[in-house]
Amino acid sequence: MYRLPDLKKNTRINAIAVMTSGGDSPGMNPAIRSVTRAALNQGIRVFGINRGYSGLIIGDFTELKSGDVSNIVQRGGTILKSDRCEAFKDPAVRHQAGEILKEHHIGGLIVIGGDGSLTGAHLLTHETGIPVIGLPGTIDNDIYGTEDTIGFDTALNTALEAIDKIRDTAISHERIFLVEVMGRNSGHIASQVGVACGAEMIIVPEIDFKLEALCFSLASQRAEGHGSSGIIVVAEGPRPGLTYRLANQLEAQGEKPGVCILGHIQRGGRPTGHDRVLASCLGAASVTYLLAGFTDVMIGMIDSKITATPLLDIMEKRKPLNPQLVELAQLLHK
Ligand SMILES: Nc1ncnc2c1ncn2[C@@H]1O[C@H](COP(=O)(O)OP(=O)(O)OP(=O)(O)O)[C@@H](O)[C@H]1O
Ligand SMILES: O=P(O)(O)OC[C@H]1O[C@](O)(CO)[C@@H](O)[C@@H]1O
Ligand SMILES: [Mg+2]
Repeated sequence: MYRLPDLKKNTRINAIAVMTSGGDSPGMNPAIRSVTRAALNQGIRVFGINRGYSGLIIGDFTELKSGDVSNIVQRGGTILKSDRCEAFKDPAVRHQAGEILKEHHIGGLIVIGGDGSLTGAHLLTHETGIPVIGLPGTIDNDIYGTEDTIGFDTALNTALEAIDKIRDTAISHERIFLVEVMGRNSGHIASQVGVACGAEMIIVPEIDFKLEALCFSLASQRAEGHGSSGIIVVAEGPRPGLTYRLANQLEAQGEKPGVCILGHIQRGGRPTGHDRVLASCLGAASVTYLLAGFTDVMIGMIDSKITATPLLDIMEKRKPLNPQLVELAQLLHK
């Protein structure tokens, strides 16, 4: 049961802005819809900022009415577009962004994005005094202060759909496949995808991995008559090319692995029901918190309860990976 916050309005905000930033994630649209309609229902004007911080620093705003967010709850991507904006790392540029928001009489900003976007959000409110609330929108699920990020569940299911198909080929041809999933420096996608697809092994940046162990595991699998097909889920990790390097090393050991890099397929598509509900709850809650006078926090969900975590914590604390999932996958495939 999701419980929404019961906070009283405590500000005189008349207009807010909302933007999406970083990699797009399925569920950003339901979040935009929820923010927009929750604010409009309270008589607050809403401005959509196009293309994340790139749009903010040039004042690329569009006023959103209720009809502008109709029929988007089921759509992947983001109607506001997204971007990575290097210039926003410059304090002078953030000062300019603050001035633009003030010129437009924006009383608060809601930033939907990943850890990088929320870092920018913290610096913006800290340096300019504009109230800012963050929402966790990224497929990577690498954000402290929320169990799931908006988009993670859809990415997980998209990856699974693809891997289930790859497994058909792996079984038919008795081959090992290395399947690379996204996640940047974290293995949250890989660990959950790995358990859910019945992977023979999961390789994540958080846990040391030895090629010899992988070769040994493949050899003993064969010796035990478990067949010679299998799926190894590899988190992309911080250095590009890991999966191909592993494949080359395995080939040198006499294996003939197939490689599949799932790539951006994981970022698109209709958000799952879980992501739509999460985005809708967090979107509405972010407006409640903003109007109640909160700033510099991210609204997340832990144990089905809405939480507000200081953005500074989001920047400084790393969400731990559950190593038991990686061990469980290895235990269950035997
Ligand atoms: N240290 C920082 N200072 C100011 N702004 C930042 C900082 N880090 C990131 N940003 C802003 O946030 C944008 C998005 O950051 P980043 O590319 O890390 O993606 P993200 O928000 O973590 O999302 P995802 O990981 O899902 O792609 C950056 O392009 C930049 O505009
Ligand atoms: O689409 P881009 O800019 O290459 O970014 C890819 C990165 O973005 C993400 O999809 C989301 O953060 C990561 O998993 C991946 O490393
Ligand atoms: Mg990120």
